Amino acid sequence: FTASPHTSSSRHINHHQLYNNIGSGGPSLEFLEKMGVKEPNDVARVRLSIISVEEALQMYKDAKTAEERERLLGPLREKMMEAAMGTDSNNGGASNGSSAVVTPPVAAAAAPSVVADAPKIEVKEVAVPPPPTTTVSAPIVVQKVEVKTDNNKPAAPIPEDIASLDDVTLQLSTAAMRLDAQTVSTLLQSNPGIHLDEDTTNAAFRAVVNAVDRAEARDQPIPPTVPQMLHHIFDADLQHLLTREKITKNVTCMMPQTEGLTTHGLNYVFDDGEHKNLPLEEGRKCEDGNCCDKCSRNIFPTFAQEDEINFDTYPGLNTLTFNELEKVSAATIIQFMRLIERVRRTMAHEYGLDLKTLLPLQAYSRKYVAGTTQKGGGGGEGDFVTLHTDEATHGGYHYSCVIYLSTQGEDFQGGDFVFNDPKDPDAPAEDFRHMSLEEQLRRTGRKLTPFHPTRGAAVIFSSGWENMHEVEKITHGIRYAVPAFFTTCPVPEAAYDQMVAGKPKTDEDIADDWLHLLLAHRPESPMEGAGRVRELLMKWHYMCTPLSMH
Ligand SMILES: O=C(O)CCC(=O)C(=O)O
Ligand SMILES: [Fe+2]
Repeated sequence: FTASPHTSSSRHINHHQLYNNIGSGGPSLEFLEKMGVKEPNDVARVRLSIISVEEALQMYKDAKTAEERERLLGPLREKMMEAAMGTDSNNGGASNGSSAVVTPPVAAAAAPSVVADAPKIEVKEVAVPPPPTTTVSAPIVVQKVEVKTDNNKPAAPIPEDIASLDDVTLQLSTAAMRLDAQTVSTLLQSNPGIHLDEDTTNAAFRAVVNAVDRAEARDQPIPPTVPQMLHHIFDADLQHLLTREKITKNVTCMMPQTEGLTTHGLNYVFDDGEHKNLPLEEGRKCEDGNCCDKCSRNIFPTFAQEDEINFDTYPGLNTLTFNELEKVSAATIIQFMRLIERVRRTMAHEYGLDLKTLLPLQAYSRKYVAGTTQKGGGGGEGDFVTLHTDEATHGGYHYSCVIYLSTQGEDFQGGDFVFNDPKDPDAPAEDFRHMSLEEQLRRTGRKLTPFHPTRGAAVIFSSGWENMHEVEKITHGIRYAVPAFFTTCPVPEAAYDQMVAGKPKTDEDIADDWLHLLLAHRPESPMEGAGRVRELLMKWHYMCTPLSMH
């Protein structure tokens, strides 16, 4: 980007790799014929790539019943995706006849260094609506459509072939699959309440990443459509999460006894062994914050889908810290933001908080390695985390989350996340005698509730003394997790006044914050980095929501 001359090309990820999990497999026509399938039905035909996107679209439009349309929608999307990715077997693959060499559209959108290396594919010219960045095909005929947007700006026209689809939902998914960010954004802005299913949301997300990569390749600012689309994606993400499994346990909020603090002094903060003996009383401490008086533990077995935390698609997701973003791809950074924003919205929903009152104070990827000792404080490697309370670690931590990027039993052994509570006096005694003395001390008088981490799962809980927890020793392998801590302490207004650019006032300002605080890839000193991260966290809500919510 203009503000940040690239000093390294390593951030430019190979977009073939980035998107290589997308597209459809499915049996070939020959295979079906061998299996005795003479006349594949319409759905199979669309899926099988034996027809062009146009034909598939026509078939969808011609469908007589809603059910038929419904059945055709999935394969049609795949087909469009193939076309957009340049993997459509009608376009690519071995062909004879007149052919043109084009760079696959997605790679063309990446930085020049990547384009130069990108493998060229032979493409037979067929009548297929061009994916957005292909250079050879006929231009899309543009039809002027009057669309009102939120902020009364003239909306960009919608290409005719998409506008001709009678169903806005289909228009949207079509545009998203084609990575046509402009049309996606226009449709979203003009249909604010539209439901985005998971496939369309993910396609829209890829369109966002593509738009950011293109802006960078062209040294242009990030277009305001990028955050606008992200805001819709964040809304949709929460709606999708709310339909998935959640295991909740409500617990009584606890805080250190005011009396107890003097007898125990501040020792409990520093003496890990004493932590569980700290006298507590009911209620929330939440100093200077606006916590609610509900405390709980929530487990989301599928907080993120597998392909959202794929380290090939999002290189560096498992080692990301906001302080070192220079060499991290835009895809990874935005995906990380997306996950943390999903946590923030989930917490606001769970605890009935006004979204603007909840901000992240810390979020980073943490690596645990069997057989290592933690270096330094906080996020250094190590093979366990001692019993602690997040709010005792930092008074500003009011709500906590851990997203897991590794699976116990596959990627590592041991490493349970354990809630550690006083034992119920009526519970039967347990026999710990076969355990080490250390383990006996740990368990005596306590009730342990372990969670076995799996990729994509998350635990979300109030950060107070009701939720003391620890991470058991990782005995083998590497365990990646993303802890994130949120505060309800308001940011002093003066802090914004001191920023070079204060609170964003326009959609362009929001896009500029995304660029300068996250995506600029400029080299910076640790001091500069720390300042940027502070500003990022303070402006989080303003970046992740539309102006109407500020
Ligand atoms: O990695 C985990 O499971 C928990 C980490 C944790 O408790 C923390 O970072 O405060
Ligand atoms: Fe913790």
